[in-house]
Amino acid sequence: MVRTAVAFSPGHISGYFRRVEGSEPSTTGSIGAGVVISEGVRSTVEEARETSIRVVRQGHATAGSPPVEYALERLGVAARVTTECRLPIGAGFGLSAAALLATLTAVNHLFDFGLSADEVAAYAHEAEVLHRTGLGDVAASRAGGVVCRTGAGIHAEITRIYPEEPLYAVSLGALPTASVLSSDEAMARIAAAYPDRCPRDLPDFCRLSRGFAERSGLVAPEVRRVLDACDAAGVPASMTMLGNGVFACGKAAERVLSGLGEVYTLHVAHRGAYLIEEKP
Ligand SMILES: Nc1ncnc2c1ncn2[C@@H]1O[C@H](COP(=O)(O)OP(=O)(O)OP(=O)(O)O)[C@@H](O)[C@H]1O
Ligand SMILES: CC(C)(CO)[C@@H](O)C(=O)[O-]
Repeated sequence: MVRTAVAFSPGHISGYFRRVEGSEPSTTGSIGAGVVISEGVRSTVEEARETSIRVVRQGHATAGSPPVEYALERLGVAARVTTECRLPIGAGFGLSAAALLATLTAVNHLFDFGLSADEVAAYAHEAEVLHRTGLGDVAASRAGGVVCRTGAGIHAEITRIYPEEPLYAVSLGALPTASVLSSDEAMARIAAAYPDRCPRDLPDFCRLSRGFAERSGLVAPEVRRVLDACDAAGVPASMTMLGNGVFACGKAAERVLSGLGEVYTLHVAHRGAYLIEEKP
C-alpha cells in the first residue's frame, strides 16, 4: 500500500511590504503587514518513483509547480503531490507559500525527516524567494493572525494580533508575483510607499494598506473601480498584494463587494501549517 500524508497551510494577504535584499535566501524577504487567513492549501503527498504535482482548484487540475518541485528536489525526494485550494491562484492570497508549507509539512512526516517547524519553513522560504513567488508569505503563514513583520526571513521578529471579525475579498484576475518582484522600478516605488508602523487592528490594517497601495502606483484600473465603490460606501479597502484583487473590512464590505465579483469571506487564522492525517 502506498503511504500518504496530508497537510494544510493557511494563505496570507499582504497589505504592504518592502523588499529586503540579503546575501542569501534566508536573509532575503520583506518587512510588512498582512493577514493570515483560514483558507489556504491542502496538500496530499504520496511516495512515488518520480515527482509529479497536480494543482486542483474547483475541480479543475493543472500540472506542475516550479517552487514545489524545487523544494522536493532540494530535500532529495520524489513524490506524487496534489494541492487543492478554493481561492484563486496568483491573486494575492499567498497560495504558493501555502502550497510549499503544506507540502513540506506532509513530506516531513511521510519521509520521517524529523525536521523542526523552523526547518520546514526555511526550505519553503528558500523556494519562494528563489522563484520570486513571494517574499514574506512563508514567514507570515507559519502561524496565524494579523501579522507585522519587522525583519526579513523566517527568524525575524513578527507580532501577531487575532481580531475576531472577518474580512472580505474579491479577485479580478491573476497578477504574477514574479513580474512585479523582478521590476527595479516597481520595487523603488514600493520602498518609498512603505508606512513605517504596524497596524493596531483590522480597520487600521486596511487604512495603512490603502495608503501604501496608492503611493506604490500598483493599483490597476479594475482594482481602482472596486476601491472607488468601497470609498463611496465608507468601507476601508485596499489591494491584495500582489494580485488583481481587493480586500475590505467592516460590516458593509460584503454588500458593496458582492456586486463586483465573487466575494470570499475570510477569517483570521489561528494557526499555521499542520498535518491532517498519515496513512497507513
Ligand atoms: N495552490 C498551489 N499549488 C501548487 N503550486 C502553487 C499553488 N499556488 C501557486 N503555486 C505556484 O506558484 C506560482 C505562482 O505563484 P504566485 O506567487 O503568482 O501565486 P500566489 O502565491 O497564489 O499569489 P501571490 O503570491 O500573489 O499571493 C505558480 O506558477 C505555481 O507554480
Ligand atoms: C511580495 C509579496 C507581496 C507577494 O505576495 C509578499 O510575499 C510579501 O508581502 O512579502
